[in-house]
Amino acid sequence: MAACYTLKIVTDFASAHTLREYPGACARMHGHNWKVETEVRASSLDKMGMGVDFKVIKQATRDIAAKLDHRYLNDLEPFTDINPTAENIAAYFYQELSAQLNNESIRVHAVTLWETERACVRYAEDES
Ligand SMILES: Nc1nc2c(c(=O)[nH]1)N=C([C@H](O)[C@H](O)COP(=O)(O)OP(=O)(O)OP(=O)(O)O)CN2
Ligand SMILES: [Zn+2]
Repeated sequence: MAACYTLKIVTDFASAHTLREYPGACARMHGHNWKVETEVRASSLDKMGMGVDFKVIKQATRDIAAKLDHRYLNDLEPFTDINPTAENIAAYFYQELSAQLNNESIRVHAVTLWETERACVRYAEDES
């Protein structure tokens, strides 16, 4: 069986959003303290015994979170056109992180976005 290490880091940000066409209070502007969990899979280790330094994953995730932090998400691409739901925000992190981090030995595996302490979305494209 091929080796597989799944690494996970957690970061957070705070921002406001409005869910367009939502049949309830979430159609009004409100805020969340979002928590982002980034999972990266590594198929091999470097000479230090790391799949990839946690610092690299943290920095990439924090850089994306910084663009959303203390902002009104509906004003920002791609959420001017698609609703800033937990699903769409998780997919946004996944795609941005994949473009930065994926290489021969590591791949972004999943992004979990916690909207509240009780509700989250996990987005992945390749579960194999
Ligand atoms: N599938 C999704 N459902 C909902 C989303 C979402 O992004 N994806 N978002 C919302 C709203 O943003 C809302 O702010 C969340 O509200 P809610 O889950 O009701 O959170 P509360 O903590 O206020 O609710 P409790 O019922 O007290 O748990 C809604 N749905
Ligand atoms: Zn909300």
